[in-house]
Amino acid sequence: MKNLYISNLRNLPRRSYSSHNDTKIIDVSKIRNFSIVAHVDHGKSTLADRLLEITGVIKPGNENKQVLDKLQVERERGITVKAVTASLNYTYNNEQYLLNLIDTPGHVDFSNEVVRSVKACQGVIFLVDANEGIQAQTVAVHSLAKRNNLVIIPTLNKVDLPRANPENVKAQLKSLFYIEPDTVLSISAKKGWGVPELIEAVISRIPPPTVEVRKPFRASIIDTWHDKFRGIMCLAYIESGSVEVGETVRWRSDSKPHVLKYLALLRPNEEPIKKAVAGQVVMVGCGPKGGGCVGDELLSMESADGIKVASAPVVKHMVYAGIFPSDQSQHTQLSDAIRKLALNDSAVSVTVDSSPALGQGWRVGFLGLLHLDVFTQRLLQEHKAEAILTAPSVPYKIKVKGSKAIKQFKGEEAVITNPLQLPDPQNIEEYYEPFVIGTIITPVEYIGAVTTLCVDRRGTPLPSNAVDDKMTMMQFVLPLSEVVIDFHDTLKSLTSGFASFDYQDHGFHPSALVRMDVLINGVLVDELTTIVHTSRLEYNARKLTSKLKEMIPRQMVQVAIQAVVGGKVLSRETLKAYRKDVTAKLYGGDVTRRKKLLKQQSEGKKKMRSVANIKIPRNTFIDVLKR
Ligand SMILES: Nc1nc2c(ncn2[C@@H]2O[C@H](COP(=O)(O)OP(=O)(O)OP(=O)(O)O)[C@@H](O)[C@H]2O)c(=O)[nH]1
Repeated sequence: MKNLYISNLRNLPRRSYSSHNDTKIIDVSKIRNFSIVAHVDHGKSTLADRLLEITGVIKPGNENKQVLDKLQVERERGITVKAVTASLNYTYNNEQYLLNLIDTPGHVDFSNEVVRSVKACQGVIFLVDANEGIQAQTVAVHSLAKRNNLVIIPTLNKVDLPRANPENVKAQLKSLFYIEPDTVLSISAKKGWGVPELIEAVISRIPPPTVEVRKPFRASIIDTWHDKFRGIMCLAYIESGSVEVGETVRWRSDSKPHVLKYLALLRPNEEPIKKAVAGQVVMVGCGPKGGGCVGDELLSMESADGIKVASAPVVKHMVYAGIFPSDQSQHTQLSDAIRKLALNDSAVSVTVDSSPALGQGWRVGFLGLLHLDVFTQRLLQEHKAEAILTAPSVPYKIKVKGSKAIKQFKGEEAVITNPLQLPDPQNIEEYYEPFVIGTIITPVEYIGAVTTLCVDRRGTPLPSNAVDDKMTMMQFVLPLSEVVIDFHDTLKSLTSGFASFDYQDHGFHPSALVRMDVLINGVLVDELTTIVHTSRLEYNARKLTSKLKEMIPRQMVQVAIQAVVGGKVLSRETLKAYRKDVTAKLYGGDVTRRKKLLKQQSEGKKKMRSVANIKIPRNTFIDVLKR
C-alpha cells in the first residue's frame, strides 16, 4: 500500500504554496481530507479528541471531553449534530502533513451532514465498536463511502473493553463487506491505543485530493453559519486554484463582486491565514453583505464559469411540522431565529404557513423527529426563541380530479406536507404514502419479536442476511409514518437495546388514507389533524383521545375530546372539570355572596367552553402520537 502511495505522489504537481501565516510550506500532496464515519456511539468524537491531542491542538488528559461537540444541545444529549472540521498538522517521516478531519454525526436524522462532509473527502476512517460489532448504521455509512468511491480504513474501536471481540467483528466485516481481516486496524480511542498507527494509515492509504492547482480559484460551500459581527461564514472546499485575503471573488449564483474578508483554517478554532490553495478545507467570509449558501461556489473573477443558481444538495424530508410563535408579537423574532438557524442547518426546508388558530408561522421539513427536536431546542438555546409545534406529519402524495382541484394544486399530483391542506375526498383519485426500506441488525433470539413489530407496523419482509452466528440483518419495506415517531424506541425496548435500525427512502406507493381531525369542546385543533391509514382508524382514534385525556391537565370546565373522520365521531373522551372552591374563603352562612361567586364561576366556565380555551401543554402534539 505504501509503495502505491509513493508512486501516486510522484505523479502529482510538486508546486508548493505558503498557506500559513508562519510561512510553513504546504504541498497539495501533503493534504489528506478524511472523515470518521460510524454507527452512533461507536466513538467518533472520542477518536477526534485523540487526534487533536496527538497533533498538539489540545493537551492530553481529556478522556471525556469531545472537543468538537461544541453546541449546547450536543453536550446535553451526548450526540453530534453538526459535522465539524479540524485542520491538523502532523509530521510523519520528517514531512509535514495537513490533515483535514471532518467529525460527522452518527444518528440517521443527521445523515445529511455526513453526505455533505464526504464530498470534500478522499477517504474515511470506518469505525466499528469491537464490542457491539456491526450495527444498522455501520451498513449505511459503509455503502455511502462506497458510493462516493472513498478509501475505507476499517478500524475497530474500544478494544480496551474486556468484552471486546475483535476477531469476531473482523469476521463480520469480511462476511458483510468483504473486508480482509489483515487490513483492519484496532484502536482504543479512549486510551489512545493504536491512534498513531491509524494516522499513518490515513497518510499512506488515503490519496491527496485530486485538484487543479493551476486553474482559476473555485471553491464549493459545504457548510454555513451566522456570525453576529461578520455575517455569513462558510466552510469551503477549494477545488481549484488559490485565493488570498483581499482578493475580489464572486458567487457562482451571482455576478456581483465581493472582497474576500476572512480566510482561516479551523483547528478547530479559527486560525487566520493569508492564502489557501486547492485541496484545502477553509473558512471563508465576505462580510455582513457577502452572502453564501450551501451548494453555491465561490469563484475568482477570471473564472469563465457562467452564472448558475446554487443547487443545495437534494434533501428528502421525512417529517413536516408547523412552527408558530407562541404569540404573534414574537413573529419577527422567531422569523429571524429560524432564518439564522436554517443557515447552519441546510437540511431543513422552510415555507410560510398560516393557521386560523395559530396565526402566521412556518411549515418546516426535517429529516426525522430527533432533527425536529434538536432544531427547536437550538432555536431556544442559541436564539432564545420559543415556538409552538404542530403534530409532525410525513409528506403524502395525492392524485386530484376535477378541474378546480387540478387548478388549485397546479397539476394532477400534489405533495401534501400539512394534513390540513388535504382537499375534499371527492376530489382525490388516489392517495400515496411514503415507504422506506428499514434495516435492522439484531441478535437472532429477537427475530420473532422484530418480525411481529414490523408486521404490526404494516411492514413487508425482504430476505435477511446472517451477520454471524449470533446476529442477523433483517430488512422490511415499511410505511414511513409507522417508523418515524417511535419505532426506534419500541425496537430498542423489545430487544433489550441490542437491535439497531436505519432506513432509506423507498418512494411513494398507493395507500388507503383518510384525514382524521380532533375536536376539543367541538372546536377543531389544527395542530392535531393527521392523515391515517384506514386499517388504523379505530385504533388511532381511541388511542389519541385517551392519550389526550391523560395529557391535558384538568380544567375549570369539562373538556370533550373527539376524534372525527368526515363528520363521524370515532372516539370520545370526557375530561371532568375540577370545581375550584371559590367560596372556600367565606365562612358561615353568607348565602347570597356564595351564590354570586358560584354564578360568576359558571359564567367563566361557559365562556371558556365557548372559545374552547383549553390549556394544552406544548409537548402534547408530539407525545400524543407516540404509542
Ligand atoms: N471503553 C471505551 N469507551 C469508548 C472508546 N471510545 C469511545 N468510548 C465511549 O463511547 C461513548 C460514545 O463515544 P462518542 O465518541 O461520543 O461516540 P460518537 O460515535 O461520536 O457518538 P455520536 O456523535 O452520537 O454519533 C462515550 O461514552 C465514550 O467515552 C474506547 O475506545 N473505549
